[in-house]
Amino acid sequence: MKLGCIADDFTGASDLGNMLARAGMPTTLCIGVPPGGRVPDTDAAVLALKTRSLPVADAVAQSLAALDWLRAQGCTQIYFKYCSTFDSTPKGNIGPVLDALADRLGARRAVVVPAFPGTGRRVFMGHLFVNDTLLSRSGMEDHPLTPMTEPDIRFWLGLQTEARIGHVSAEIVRGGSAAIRAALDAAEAEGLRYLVVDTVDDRDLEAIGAAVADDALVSGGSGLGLGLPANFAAKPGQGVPWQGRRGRAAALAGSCSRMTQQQVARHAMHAPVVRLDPVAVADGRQTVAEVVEWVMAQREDDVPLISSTMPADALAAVQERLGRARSAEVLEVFFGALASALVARGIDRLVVGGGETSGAVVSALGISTARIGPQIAPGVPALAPEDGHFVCTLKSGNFGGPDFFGDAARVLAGGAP
Ligand SMILES: Nc1ncnc2c1ncn2[C@@H]1O[C@H](COP(=O)(O)OP(=O)(O)OP(=O)(O)O)[C@@H](O)[C@H]1O
Ligand SMILES: O=C(O)[C@@H](O)C(=O)CO
Repeated sequence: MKLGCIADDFTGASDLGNMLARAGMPTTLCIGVPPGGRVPDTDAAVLALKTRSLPVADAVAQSLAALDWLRAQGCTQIYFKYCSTFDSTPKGNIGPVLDALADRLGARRAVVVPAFPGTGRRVFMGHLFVNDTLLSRSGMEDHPLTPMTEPDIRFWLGLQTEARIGHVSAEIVRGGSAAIRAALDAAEAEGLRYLVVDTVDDRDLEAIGAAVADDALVSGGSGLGLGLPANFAAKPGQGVPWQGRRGRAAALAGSCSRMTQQQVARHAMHAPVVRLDPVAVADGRQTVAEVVEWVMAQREDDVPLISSTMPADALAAVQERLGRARSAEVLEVFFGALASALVARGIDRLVVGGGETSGAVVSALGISTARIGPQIAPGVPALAPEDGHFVCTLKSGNFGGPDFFGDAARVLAGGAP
């Protein structure tokens, strides 16, 4: 194995797996460190952790365990994957995990490249934009767990680490990989450890990827995954074999992102939807058993959707009542139990929206590795768990087109992307 990736959430991991596989690098998605010493027979492995919102010490310990396993498999480069919207709090977990990985690897520098211009995430002058809006006005400022109220990545990362942070400007990036590498070398010589690299075009990702070919540690969103496979002699465009599964489908949406809100509203126009009330779930008035029966009572060709998605004002009211952490936990436990019950009842296709939510679902289902199938939407592949009798997809909150839930169910059944 050559490239070892540690992703801080599950949808992010499948996003990165999708990027690497499409760039021609055979890749396995592993849910945590594979049990029983099993080693995937691929050039890259993406270890999906659920560390984005854990206490710092737990996130660091899990990331280091993943690092040790990947190094034992012979990986020559480690890629710490976080969200393209840099989801974190002033305490972490991006800074502390980077520190721990860099220390253990003896890495004197690591690039910080959250951007993915093709999906509207750009970094310019060190500031992160979502489409034409600064991160802090993009809706991410209302995120239930990691509200992103600051767009300057240098500043935000600086709150999370003692290390010195530098910047590689768009002007240098335009000069190509040799110029970028020279800037990184110079910054490292000055004692700057983390280098936020401006990225305004997907071609920048290729140049940055080439510039960091010899770096032991790199970090970023999935976009950087465009630039790295070429360093490992990958051959793009080979396509991914996929048959899919027909049979019953169900969709679970636990993201409150603007995109998911739109997708849920669109799906509700033509498909059955149950809205979860977090307070009723917490009180036991809305139960997994009743939702399972509701799903099974729908027509077989429908894609019933169970959603906790709500707009920012309603979310704030729920968090006021239950507390931020408790409301999130109640829903994650619910979605995990629901997914297990649905699979036990023979659901063939499972569509999940939201990174934390996906983490809860995949953990509850006990999936350990998954084969990466065709892309449903940029950043969202179909997945075939190796030990399951179903297929699934894990969608980042902000990803997918307006009809994502229907599109996903179709591709999972073997239809055209
Ligand atoms: N109605 C709600 N009230 C309170 N918390 C909620 C509600 N709906 C969802 N949540 C919680 O908010 C969190 C949403 O995070 P999740 O990672 O699933 O979505 P996301 O952040 O939009 O997706 P991504 O991380 O992929 O961008 C989860 O912990 C979920 O349980
Ligand atoms: O980078 C992204 O935006 C996604 O892969 C993700 O991590 C969202 O959870």
